[in-house]
Amino acid sequence: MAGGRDKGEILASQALSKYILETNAHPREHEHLKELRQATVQKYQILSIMNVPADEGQLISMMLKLMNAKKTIEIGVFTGYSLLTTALPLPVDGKILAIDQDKEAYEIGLPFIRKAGVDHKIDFIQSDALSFLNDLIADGKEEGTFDFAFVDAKKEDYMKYHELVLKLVKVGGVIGYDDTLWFGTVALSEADEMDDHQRRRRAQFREFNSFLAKDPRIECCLLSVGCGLTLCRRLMRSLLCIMLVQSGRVPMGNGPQVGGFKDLGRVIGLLIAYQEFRT
Ligand SMILES: C[S@@+](CC[C@H](N)C(=O)[O-])C[C@H]1O[C@@H](n2cnc3c(N)ncnc32)[C@H](O)[C@@H]1O
Repeated sequence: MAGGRDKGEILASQALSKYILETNAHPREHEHLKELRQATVQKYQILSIMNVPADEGQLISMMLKLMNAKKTIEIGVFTGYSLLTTALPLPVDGKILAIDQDKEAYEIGLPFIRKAGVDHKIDFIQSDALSFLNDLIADGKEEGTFDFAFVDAKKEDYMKYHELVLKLVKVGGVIGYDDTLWFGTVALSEADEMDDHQRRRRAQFREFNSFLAKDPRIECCLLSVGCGLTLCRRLMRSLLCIMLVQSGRVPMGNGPQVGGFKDLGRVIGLLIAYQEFRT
């Protein structure tokens, strides 16, 4: 079911998952999101699990409102559940750049996006995501201009998307990476039974999650909603600060932790890091 729990099964109890959806997410779901979800099921049956579930959508929607987000980019649209979820809370003059190589799937959701009266906020680009992002950055006009980026396209390319999208979101802006717990497989061991596809994805997401956890350019959290959602907030970091964090001379974290420094270089590093962690 699109927007249903089949996508993730992250929570150990299916009954609890069902309870969350039935008690809160589905009753509160916007009527056109519900229709889009149902149209996706009708057209794509099992593939409809590609959409984010309704509770993940609620989280994204609330976050966008709290951030006063106005300009966003979405990489991987499918029928547009997460796109409509994003378009609804943006202001009337909000803008979303939405990229997917598959226009046919987008057109399944488009009538519901139009009914919701938010299609004017969306600029859909049919393209391979990586080549489009590279061109966008080469153009130079859009760097550091997006409040939010939602990444849900080719899983093998997440690491490459990260480097590009980090340039596109503004300092303080947020990037959401979908599916980062990959059906819970990230917690399985090598010896556990999995098909080749799951094994490959498990390895990719384990590598990606470990990378993000150490990336000094962002503050991030990995949430067990849907199939896993990682939210990253871009920090203002100088090259010097990044080098100091990577060399272990200043601590990683969401705020400075003073202590244990021995030399002037470290004191200066801590002062720079302190200023930058506050951004
Ligand atoms: C999981 S679905 C996106 C679902 C959507 N975010 C939602 O929650 O409703 C992934 C989408 O990424 C698109 N995609 C996969 N690889 C891509 C690529 N290299 N470039 C552009 N789009 C790609 C697929 O066509 C598919 O529509």
